[in-house]
Amino acid sequence: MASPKRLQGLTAATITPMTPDGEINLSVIGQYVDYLVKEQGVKNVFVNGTTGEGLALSTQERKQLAEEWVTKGKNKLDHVIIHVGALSLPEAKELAKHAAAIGASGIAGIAPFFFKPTNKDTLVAFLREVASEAPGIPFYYYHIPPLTGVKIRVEELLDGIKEQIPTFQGVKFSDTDLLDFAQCVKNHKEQFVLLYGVDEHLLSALAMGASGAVGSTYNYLGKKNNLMLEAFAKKDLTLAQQYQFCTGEFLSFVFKLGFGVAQTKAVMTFTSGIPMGPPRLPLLSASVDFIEKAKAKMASLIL
Ligand SMILES: CC(=O)N[C@H](C=O)[C@@H](O)[C@H](O)[C@H](O)CO
Ligand SMILES: CC(=O)C(=O)O
Repeated sequence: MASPKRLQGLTAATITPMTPDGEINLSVIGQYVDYLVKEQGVKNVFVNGTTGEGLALSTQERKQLAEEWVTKGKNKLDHVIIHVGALSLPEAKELAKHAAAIGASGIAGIAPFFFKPTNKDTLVAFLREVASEAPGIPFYYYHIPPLTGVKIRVEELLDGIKEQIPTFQGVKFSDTDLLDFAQCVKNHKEQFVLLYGVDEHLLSALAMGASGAVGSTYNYLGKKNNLMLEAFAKKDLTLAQQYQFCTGEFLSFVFKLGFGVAQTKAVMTFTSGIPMGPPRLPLLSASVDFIEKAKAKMASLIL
């Protein structure tokens, strides 16, 4: 799946489908790929990340999911990025090696978040060991300080990183510090891809020069977000705002009800018709009340 094309546009952070009794459900991934491509116009995926409950899966499950996405995505998807981050360095390295061996188009990693790196050098040292297990494919840093608690600024991290990690290719930036994001764009736009990860703020990040976006909502709001990207590319800011406001209307509504990975699974199930199943503990399934309200809100969106 090694793809010569630079990653751009939308990337769906994939959900991990599960059976009602909580096992990973590989049997619907082929259908999932077709849905993303045909119904949402999304041809890149980010597997086993936050939305995919990657850190709640066993290493074996993560490998099986990675294989299934690469296999089913063949000749259909442009990029299959596998998130290999873990708390244990050997585990992250094993997953990185595996992703490269099965033909993934790239790997990504978060900072370990139990024992945390306290400065840039230790974070780079950790990431370098992971990336070096997959020397033939791009490595992306997954910056998500609200969940990892690792707040090392990306602007600082990127300075000189290519010398330390030759496969370094970009960042998935899931934070609202647009100053940090803008500095990354200013200093590295030619060299790295800067992918924004807070879907409800994407238009602001496009204004700062984002190369693309990775997020959970592109699973079911990919089409509208693609139209926003198109409007932005044509410099039609008014139309681009309308799309951001439209998807924001939905997200603002569900945030008030309580929204996370479990609810994302429910929304994707009713939007795509593909059963995503329950989340894994400690997450709990979305309530029937949530599903009914979210469904009605989704159906009411105009545009
Ligand atoms: C914390 C989290 O899951 N962030 C996702 C990606 O990083 C986003 O795609 C959000 O799910 C999305 O922006 C909705 O808040
Ligand atoms: C949103 C995202 O990229 C993730 O779920 O990892």
